[in-house]
Amino acid sequence: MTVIQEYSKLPVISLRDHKSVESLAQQLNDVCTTEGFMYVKDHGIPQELIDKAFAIAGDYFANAGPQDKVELKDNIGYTAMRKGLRWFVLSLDSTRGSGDLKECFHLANPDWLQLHDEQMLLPPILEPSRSTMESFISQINCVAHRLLEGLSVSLHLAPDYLSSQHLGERNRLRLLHYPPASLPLNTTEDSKSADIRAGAHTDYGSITVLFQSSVSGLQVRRGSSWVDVPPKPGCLVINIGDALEFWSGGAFKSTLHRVVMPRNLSETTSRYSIAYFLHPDNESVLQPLGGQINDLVLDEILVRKGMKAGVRKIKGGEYVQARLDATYGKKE
Ligand SMILES: O=C(O)CCC(=O)C(=O)O
Ligand SMILES: [Fe+2]
Repeated sequence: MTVIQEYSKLPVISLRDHKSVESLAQQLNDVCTTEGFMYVKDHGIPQELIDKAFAIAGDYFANAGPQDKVELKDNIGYTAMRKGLRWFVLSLDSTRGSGDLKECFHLANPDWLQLHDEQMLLPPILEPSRSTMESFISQINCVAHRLLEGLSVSLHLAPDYLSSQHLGERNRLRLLHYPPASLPLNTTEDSKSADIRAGAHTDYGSITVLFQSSVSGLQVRRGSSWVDVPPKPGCLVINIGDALEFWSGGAFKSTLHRVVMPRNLSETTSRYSIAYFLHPDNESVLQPLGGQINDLVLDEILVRKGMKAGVRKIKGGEYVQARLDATYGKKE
């Protein structure tokens, strides 16, 4: 039986404490080779901007009309809850996201689009919030690139190595809404762990930057336990994704996480979160870096993620697509 820890012992990294990239690299290395998940404080993104982004997301999910709830292009736009699939999918494989009790809206990365003289596509309801969302994403990019510098150095690479492979064409900002849910009638351990707002999964990209509003529910896997990661004032949650796990030769861990159903009255309201997925660029080349490559470890990771054993070099775009195909089934 799995044990649920009621408190979080996730490491907290301050971006202000580090006077040199080497000292940041050391701390990131300690966390990413073990937990793969951390809180980050003193990140420099103004709380006022974060609050505005949550207000925009709240307004979107409350008031979007049919013209706003559309898929625009390349996974940008609205994804509805798939109620009909829920029990079917859960009973098969809880690592598949399509049965989750959540709805999402994905935005592109304006920094990348500006480099190519393009504008972010938005539905009518989000158009008045364009400049706020653009500056929010740009600020997240700054934090993400600071972390990439530290991660590059911790892999004994030049500080800009990873940044130069993450100009951000595939990055997505995901606004998430988990609708209100009642407390389960049957609160046995089994039903609690099966009944999820977001099924256990790992993220596909390099790093994920997560903002949580006030409602808890996020948990990360540690051994055979689930550890709560409640919202912490002033902190972001950062985790390593599958692409960087592969790229680091398995040194950095892409850890399972999930969002559980309400366990107390305060968790029964809508839950909002915002995740920014930093993906390797399409043409970047993922080739296990760092110390010695352990073929057994790498193949075990690849197979566990639904990919072919033996892959040692793959383009960023192909990697992310292969993970999507392994999770949601290949599109014919
Ligand atoms: O909503 C959360 O706190 C986590 C969301 C998440 O893990 C994801 O969208 O990949
Ligand atoms: Fe995730």
